[in-house]
Amino acid sequence: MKQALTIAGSDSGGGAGIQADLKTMTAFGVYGASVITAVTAQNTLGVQGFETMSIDLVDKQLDSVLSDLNFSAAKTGMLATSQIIKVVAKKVKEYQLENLVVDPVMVATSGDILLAKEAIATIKEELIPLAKVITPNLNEAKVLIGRDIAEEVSLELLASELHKLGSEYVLVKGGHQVGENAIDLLYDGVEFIEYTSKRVDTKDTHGTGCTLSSAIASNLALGYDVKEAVKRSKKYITEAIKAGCNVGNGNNPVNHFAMVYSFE
Ligand SMILES: Nc1ncnc2c1ncn2[C@@H]1O[C@H](COP(=O)(O)OP(=O)(O)O)[C@@H](O)[C@H]1O
Ligand SMILES: Cc1ncc(COP(=O)(O)O)c(N)n1
Repeated sequence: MKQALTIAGSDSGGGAGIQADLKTMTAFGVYGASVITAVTAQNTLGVQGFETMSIDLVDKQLDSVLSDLNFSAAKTGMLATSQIIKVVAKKVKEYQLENLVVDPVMVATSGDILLAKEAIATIKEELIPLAKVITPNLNEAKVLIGRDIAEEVSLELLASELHKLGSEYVLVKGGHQVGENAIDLLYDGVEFIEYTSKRVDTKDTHGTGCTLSSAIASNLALGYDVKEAVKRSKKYITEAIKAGCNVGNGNNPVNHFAMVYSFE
């Protein structure tokens, strides 16, 4: 069985973070393992608090899984602090982890901050250069290249500036743009490829970013190339958003098994 690793934070509400990642990997028939960086007290209404794991425990979790399991891909989500990013980067190099998808999680859908400000430089310098693909949303893309959040910048410009940070591919997600379509743009330094779906008219998008990046890691683990992995993942996230899970009182999570049920 193909194996993938998520290195991310726990969402007690079950819609984002580690929980979304493992559900996504399972939906694709990939064996998912997890290294937990932080535990959030979270639901569909927001993040009520979080604590980070000790550096020693993050280090130990990484050694435990990387010395035993055989990962064909991995993803990072909430990394919270500079020190955690440094440990993760060190282990990625030490174990030569391939097909690394870096989702530079900074803020939850609810607006709560999940990454310390000083850690932005660390993620740029130490982790992004090791990535096969990075998957920032619009705001994360602007923050990473030092632009003002309020500034209008095209997806092409964001992708080409981000590519200079050293990942092999950049996928800028346009979920937060306005318009009838949700457009994501992939760039490998040579060609731009758009992935377009009809925008679903919903506020229930908790976990979309986590789910998309895990889907990409799962498909890379299955042996698809990046373009095909993104295509399959875009289809998966669109169906997951359309189906939704009506479980909470805020921004509800996506339905990770929408496509799996339709196989019946
Ligand atoms: N309302 C929507 N309808 C369809 N697709 C969406 C919608 N919102 C987000 N997406 C898609 O979900 C994925 C996650 O994007 P985005 O919401 O921008 O990231 P994040 O969750 O990191 O903020 C992207 O593929 C994006 O195009
Ligand atoms: C532990 C954790 N990690 C990441 C997110 C981002 O969620 P989203 O996918 O909605 O951007 C979150 N809300 N909680």
